[in-house]
Amino acid sequence: MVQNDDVEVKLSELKDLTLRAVCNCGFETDQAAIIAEVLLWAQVRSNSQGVIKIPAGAVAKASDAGQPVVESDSPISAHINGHKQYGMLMMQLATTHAISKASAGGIGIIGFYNTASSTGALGYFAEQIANKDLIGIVLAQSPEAVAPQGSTEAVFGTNPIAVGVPTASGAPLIIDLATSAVAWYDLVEAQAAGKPVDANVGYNSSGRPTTSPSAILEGGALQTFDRGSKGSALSLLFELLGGAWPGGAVTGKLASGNWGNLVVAIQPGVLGGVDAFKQRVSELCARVKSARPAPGVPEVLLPGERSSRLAAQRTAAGSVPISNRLLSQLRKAADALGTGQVVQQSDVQRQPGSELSLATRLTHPEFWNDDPYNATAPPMYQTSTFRQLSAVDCGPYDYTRSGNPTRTQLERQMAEIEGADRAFAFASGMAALSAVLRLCVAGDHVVAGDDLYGGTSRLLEQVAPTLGLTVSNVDTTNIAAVKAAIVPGKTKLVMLESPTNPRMQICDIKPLCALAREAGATSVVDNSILAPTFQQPLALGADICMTSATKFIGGHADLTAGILAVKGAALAQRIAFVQNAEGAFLAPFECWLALRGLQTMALRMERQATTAGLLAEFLVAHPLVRKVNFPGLPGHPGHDINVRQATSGGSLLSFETGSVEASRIIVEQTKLFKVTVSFGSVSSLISLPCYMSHASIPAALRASRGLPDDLVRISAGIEDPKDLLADLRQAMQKAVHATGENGHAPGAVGAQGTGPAKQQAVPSTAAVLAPAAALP
Ligand SMILES: N[C@@H](CCSC[C@H](N)C(=O)O)C(=O)O
Repeated sequence: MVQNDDVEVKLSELKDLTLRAVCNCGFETDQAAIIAEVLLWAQVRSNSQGVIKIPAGAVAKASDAGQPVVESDSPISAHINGHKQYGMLMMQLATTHAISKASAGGIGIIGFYNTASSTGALGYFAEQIANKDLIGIVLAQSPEAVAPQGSTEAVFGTNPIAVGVPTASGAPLIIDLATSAVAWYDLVEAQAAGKPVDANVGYNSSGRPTTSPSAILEGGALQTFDRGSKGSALSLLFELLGGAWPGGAVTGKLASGNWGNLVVAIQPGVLGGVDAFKQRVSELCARVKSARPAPGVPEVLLPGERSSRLAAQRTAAGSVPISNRLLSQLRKAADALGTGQVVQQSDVQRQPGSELSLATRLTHPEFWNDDPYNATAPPMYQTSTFRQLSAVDCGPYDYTRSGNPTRTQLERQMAEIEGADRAFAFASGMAALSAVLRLCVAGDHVVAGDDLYGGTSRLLEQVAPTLGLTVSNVDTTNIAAVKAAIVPGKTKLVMLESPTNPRMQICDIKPLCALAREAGATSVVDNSILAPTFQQPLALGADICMTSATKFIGGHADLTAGILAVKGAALAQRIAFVQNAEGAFLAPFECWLALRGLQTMALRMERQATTAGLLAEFLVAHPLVRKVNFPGLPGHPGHDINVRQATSGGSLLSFETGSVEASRIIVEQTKLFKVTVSFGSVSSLISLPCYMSHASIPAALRASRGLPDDLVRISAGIEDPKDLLADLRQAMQKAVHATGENGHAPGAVGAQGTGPAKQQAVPSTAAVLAPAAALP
């Protein structure tokens, strides 16, 4: 039936668009032909496994896909490691094998595992088997989506099963169903169309019934088709046969990327004659069709009959209805202008690394956007509550602490740019890190750096112990030191910064996160200094990336916010719980500011990084400067690692003069550099960390960690660099006049470095000014 938004499109055009769009997803033409056929088989039947999978990002070649390997083979079976090959291609391979084994030996059982992508409409494969006069049974495991009876938490996949049976009357009988109340892509379609689903279909993330597809998709759960014990039992059975048997993961399916699939083909002749069986099937079907219809029912239909009639009609007419929105997304995807994702939730595969660069994606965010007016800027939902659909159905949102559409937009965009499964917006960077600390329980141990932001240090020194946690601070530039600090079974969190704040040391993120993973600890990287523009810790193996959005994301010193980008559905669910339960979420207006800031982030950061390079070169050459900490300088000890894991040294730098007095004069005498904490603003900033951002670390601890009181930190802004250089030069000149070139009053003794040697460690001199008392 043609719905309001539907348009008729010629089948030939749809085929062409689908094929081109699938090719643009990274597949060879012959592979794309198979995938397009599977999608179109579903599309002409109005089956939800159709072309919507393209803009939803479920048609994607995994970057780590290898060749499938038959690990064991017998005349009647084959067990295949899919090596992350695309699901529909694997399913076709298994179907072909199953047919040939069953044709030769009566039965073919093909199981494959280690794939994590869509297998498409299973009926398509069951039909192929049945068309060869064989009985086909096809099962596919999928990530956690359906709650077992008595629970509201997703455990089972939607567990589709298709059975194809040959008949004497021509077309085979195809039974294709899922054990969930509705198929996953019915939810995706409903969400894209802004429509509710029926009541009793699913739960939101708090376990409350909802008719909102978004609420179910985002951390909620579907019910089984019967909402009862039989559906739950069948889900378990199909999960065991289709997933566990061929070697798929049974828990943590989404995170593991290992889903199992099963294809069985059986010659009916093994239990008597094929023709006699087909005859009996046709007789039974005829009997079903002739059963007395219930009042108001014009015709008793066999399973699959409605959809195969639709397919026949549409094929004869040469056209098919499709929603206007989906058609335009498909056209974009076919023209490789971007995939216009309908949704970006963890269970749907995203396009890996869209062809568009980050700067372009930031300016053209693919907002999840049901805005009826096509607003160019994201609408802001400045509301604390949402009217409920009914007293027992809160819909996608009920209370802004639990969720708000403006926050959803920000969190989705952050997840997309960080390559995360989900992202969460908090009221500040510290609120975000506190939520991470909540992943630990009393008795757990945390490993963190020994040069880290003052607020983080305070959290670990003064808050973590009240939660019963112990903390080891080690030099995270030293992999062996981190390894030695990890206590297997006890260390649950490894917290890194790279560059570190404020000494700009570089940690080798990849091996450090691997160490954490081996020890069963969660790794979190504070990426505030480079932000996703220059560094993406999740791609380096981190479990969580924290970015203080107060800095480069906001970019204008008018926003306080923190983002957690998280890998893995289970971890994301724990963070989602803490965000809601403890309430340190980011308010709508702040989310809106972050969304605005993101659009110009890449441009600002590129300019700021260039300027920081010029400032660093100037400082290295200045006689008053003893050491410059800037990873963009080739002489920086972590330069090579930074080049490997990031695309820039960023725009934050620090330097030592050896004299607190000289440093203070520099800071206070600049005119264009604002004396403030924080960084990443359009305006250049200058500070004395030991008296400002890091004053909460006790002086003795700072000294033991090698954080000198004379350290000056600069955040380069977007001003004309020549004005900034002139301003810094005049301020430094004043410091020279007041203290002499060695940073001390004439006659005082002080060491000086020159050139690249200044990028090496030099011990700090005693403070001339008394450091500020540590803030509580
Ligand atoms: N008084 C504040 C200091 C905030 S410092 C902010 C920023 N992360 C930076 O590094 O400059 C406090 O005590 O937290």
